[in-house]
Amino acid sequence: MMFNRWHSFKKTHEAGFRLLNVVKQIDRDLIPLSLIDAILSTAMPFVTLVFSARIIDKLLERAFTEAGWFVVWMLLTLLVIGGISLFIQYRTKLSQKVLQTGLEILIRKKGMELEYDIISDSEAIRALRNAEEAAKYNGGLGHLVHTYNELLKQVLSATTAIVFAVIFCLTQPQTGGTILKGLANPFVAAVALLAAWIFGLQLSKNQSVKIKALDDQIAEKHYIVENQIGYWISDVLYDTESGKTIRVNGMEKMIDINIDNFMNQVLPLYKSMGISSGKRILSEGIESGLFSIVSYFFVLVKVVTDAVTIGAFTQYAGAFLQFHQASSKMVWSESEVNRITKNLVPLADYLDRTNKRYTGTLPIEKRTDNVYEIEFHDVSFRYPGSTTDTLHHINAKITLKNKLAVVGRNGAGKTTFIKLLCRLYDPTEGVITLNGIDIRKYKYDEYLSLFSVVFQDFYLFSASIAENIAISKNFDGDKVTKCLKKAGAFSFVSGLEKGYDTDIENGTNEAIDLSGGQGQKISLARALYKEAPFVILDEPTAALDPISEAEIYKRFDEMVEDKTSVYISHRMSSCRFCHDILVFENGAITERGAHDILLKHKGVYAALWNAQAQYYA
Ligand SMILES: Nc1ncnc2c1ncn2[C@@H]1O[C@H](COP(=O)(O)OP(=O)(O)OP(=O)(O)O)[C@@H](O)[C@H]1O
Repeated sequence: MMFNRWHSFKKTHEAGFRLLNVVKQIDRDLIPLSLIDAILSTAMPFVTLVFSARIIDKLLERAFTEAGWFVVWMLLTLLVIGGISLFIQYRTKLSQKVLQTGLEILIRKKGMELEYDIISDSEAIRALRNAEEAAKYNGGLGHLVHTYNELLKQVLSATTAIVFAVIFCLTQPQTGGTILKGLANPFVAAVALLAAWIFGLQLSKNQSVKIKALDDQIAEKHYIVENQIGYWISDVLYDTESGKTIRVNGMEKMIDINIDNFMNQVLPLYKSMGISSGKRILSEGIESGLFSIVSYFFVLVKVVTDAVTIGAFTQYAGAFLQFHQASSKMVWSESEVNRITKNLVPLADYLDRTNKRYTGTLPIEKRTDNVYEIEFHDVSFRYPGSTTDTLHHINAKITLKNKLAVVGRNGAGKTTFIKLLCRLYDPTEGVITLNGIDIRKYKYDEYLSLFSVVFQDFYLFSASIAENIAISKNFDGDKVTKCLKKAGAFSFVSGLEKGYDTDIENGTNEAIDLSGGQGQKISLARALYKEAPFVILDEPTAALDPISEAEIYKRFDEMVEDKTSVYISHRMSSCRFCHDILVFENGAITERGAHDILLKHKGVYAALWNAQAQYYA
């Protein structure tokens, strides 16, 4: 039992300290300031108690001048401590407010550093999202710092009060009869106070355990419900894309029902939250009353038996009160730290995740002649969590300056092949080499710099067209124009009032919302701007009208120049301008060669070609 409690205590604070470490990364000063605040705040009531005792004693002795000086010293000390403490509290409150934003930035930055397969692990992302939601519900890291600050104040306060209690218990009665003297005996007072404290603690602990369990349930339900409401209210209702689907399908009723449903779950939770806090206040009151009666009784006995002065009455009674308040709050703060850490620990887990694959150290040889060759050697691949391989024994060389087309039916594995090429994933079996060396041995960033990629689901950011192309605030305007021309986007961009400085979808009135085809052309220009030796185009013309598509085909040679290109498309006509064609079928390469040869072969390629050829006729 004792061991279990120790184990859970250790686990809670190990997690708590990991989270405080995250706080340190966001704001280095917050924890030291909270420490100073805890020490100063603890000192204040004890300073008052000690000075008050001296003042009362001096007043009783009618030594008014000395009493006056004690008052002056007390006020000065309180003024200095209080002033510093107020300043620190103001500063820590401000920091606690920005912690949430700091945390969100830290999480997003981590997301960018982590390997693609880690951030696309749906389990990890779900845990992270729940933790983020829990963080919002609990007040986040700011609340953790605050609770630790409270806990430290309570530990310091209780420890100081124990010192007072020991001194109090050790005082010896000077007068009184046998019973009074017996009651004022150091041992009797110590045992009675300890017994009252333990009894009270037990009483409040039982309440705390019940309330904590209730609070846990509420917290858990609350953030799950918040998450769901967040989905319907923000993700669905605020999204212009889903707005179309909602209207066309008349989904308003379904959304209303979902929102009502969630509200019905949330409101009873708030009610039970109110009841649980009420119970807590009541139990604390009973406990405090009990302990106060016992401690006042014994302090009175000590005063009556002349063990302590009358002035010391306030000092010791006050110290016991401090002890009692601190120890009962400590139970609460401890369980609160436990609750917060449990909810927030997935955040620390996520931030502690390290890359396992991006560990290569070899630099990429810089070559002006672009002599880079990539080869797949018996590569098989299975997606994490999947039970079957998506790619089977792929052997393929991507030769220098080759224009390679990759074709195949939906789900044949073409995009997966590109993902492996760009190291978004690593092969489950086999190796991929660059100029004969396993690509895992190269520095990841340098390896990636070899590729310009346009994925089917291209993404444009809320920034100007030029910044989207250069992926930088600093861009070469002439080069942007050249790439826009090559990608067939120049005419529409130059027609805009602000040209390539026009902002894309950033929520302001001046931003423009591009059509799918216009966006695709901008993403093509982006790939060209990078000037990497490999140009990978995954369905780059899917959103283009037939004329724009024909333009791209016509200028394909000019676009990719002397680079090596890999072109994935369902438009079979695009294979005509590629030297070499790879045909994927069920995750394997079943055919490879030039257009004419593959047509004669009468295999999958010929079938795909013929299926479209009838529309060209
Ligand atoms: N992240 C993933 N986890 C598990 N399976 C996946 C994942 N991504 C893709 N797949 C599966 O891998 C297979 C190959 O998909 P891939 O996207 O490579 O095909 P594709 O040939 O590019 O198809 P399309 O022509 O439709 O774009 C599909 O069965 C797909 O469902």
